[in-house]
Amino acid sequence: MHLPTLIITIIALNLMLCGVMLIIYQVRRTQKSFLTWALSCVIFAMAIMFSSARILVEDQLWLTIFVANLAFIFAPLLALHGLRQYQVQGPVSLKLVALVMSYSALPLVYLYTSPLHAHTLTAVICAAIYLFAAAFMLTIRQAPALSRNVLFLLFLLHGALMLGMAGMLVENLGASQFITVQPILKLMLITHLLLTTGTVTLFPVFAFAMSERRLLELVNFDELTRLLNRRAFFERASMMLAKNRVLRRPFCVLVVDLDELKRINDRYGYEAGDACLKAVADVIRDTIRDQDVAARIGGEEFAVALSDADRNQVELLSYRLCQRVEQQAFSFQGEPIELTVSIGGIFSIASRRELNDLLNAADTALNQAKTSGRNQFKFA
Ligand SMILES: Nc1nc2c(ncn2[C@@H]2O[C@H](COP(=O)(O)OP(=O)(O)OP(=O)(O)O)[C@@H](O)[C@H]2O)c(=O)[nH]1
Repeated sequence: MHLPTLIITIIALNLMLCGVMLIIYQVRRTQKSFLTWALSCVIFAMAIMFSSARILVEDQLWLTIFVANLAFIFAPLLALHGLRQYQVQGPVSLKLVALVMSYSALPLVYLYTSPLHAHTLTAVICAAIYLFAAAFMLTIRQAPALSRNVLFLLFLLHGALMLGMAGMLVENLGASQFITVQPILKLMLITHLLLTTGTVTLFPVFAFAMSERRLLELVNFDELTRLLNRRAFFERASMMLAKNRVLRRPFCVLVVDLDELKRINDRYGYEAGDACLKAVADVIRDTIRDQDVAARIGGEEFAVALSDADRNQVELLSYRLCQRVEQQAFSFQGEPIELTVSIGGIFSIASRRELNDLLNAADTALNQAKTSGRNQFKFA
């Protein structure tokens, strides 16, 4: 493609992307990142316009070199700031942006009459920003792996490209017509423009993938214990039950209840009670097998659905659960608290009983365990 046509296309694309970000921001007013990314697109388009204006206004170096280079640095900085805003989900300090901009502006003021030096400095600063952004992507642990890794690779590639560009510019510091002398530099410049536009295009995808994951967590998981919630338990355990029924495999449900939570709450406070529930959830998580499904289905009540386990295995697991909860040295704010659980369970092989029905039967067995003195398990 002819270079001027490509440049006009990239400017148009960035302005369109800015429009898309603004539309998303209209819908999601709480997400300031989209506004920041919109601004980043406009600044990038402006940077291209100003630097291309050199063909028309040769003597306006303060605009075509100084302002253009500052804008080339400002655009990726804003993009990175938007990513930080998205991750933190709240106000993010503009210190980093202000710092990089002021440290870039000072030398660029001296260098703007010497375009090659100014471009080299800009390329080095941009390389640092992209490499920093790549490292930053690795810290966003809660992001879905695919979109995070793609953005990481793009930033890394971009950082390497800018370093390569800086290297080539340094080699040409003596030449006056470097652009025409070095077609490879032109290619690098085009790749830079395309990479920037491509990366920003991915931001909304990345943002929505992260929101989707967060929403799924809220819908399926219990905030306090990080186990599944009641709704997700019914969904997954019902599927497990239906599959086991078809395959005529044993299916078992356990209801695990923390003993005397009311007394703990009354004596040590509600926060201590919460910590006890978390401790029991951790024991459950560490004791069950990978294929089992555990959830917090009520205030102090947990449920475990076990697939393909015989009665001996389930009794051993129930015994271990009681033993591990009782034997863990649990304390809250230095105060030791004795914890025990009672367990009710029921087996089912190829029976037509629904999950709710099985849970009710397990609950009846749990009541027997409670009335028989707690810290034990009973089966229906
Ligand atoms: N800390 C805390 N307490 C909770 C939570 N959900 C329910 N509870 C409390 O759990 C207590 C349950 O009381 P009960 O049903 O009498 O049961 P219990 O005191 O555990 O006694 P048993 O089950 O008979 O051993 C109530 O005091 C609830 O307020 C929670 O999320 N956190």
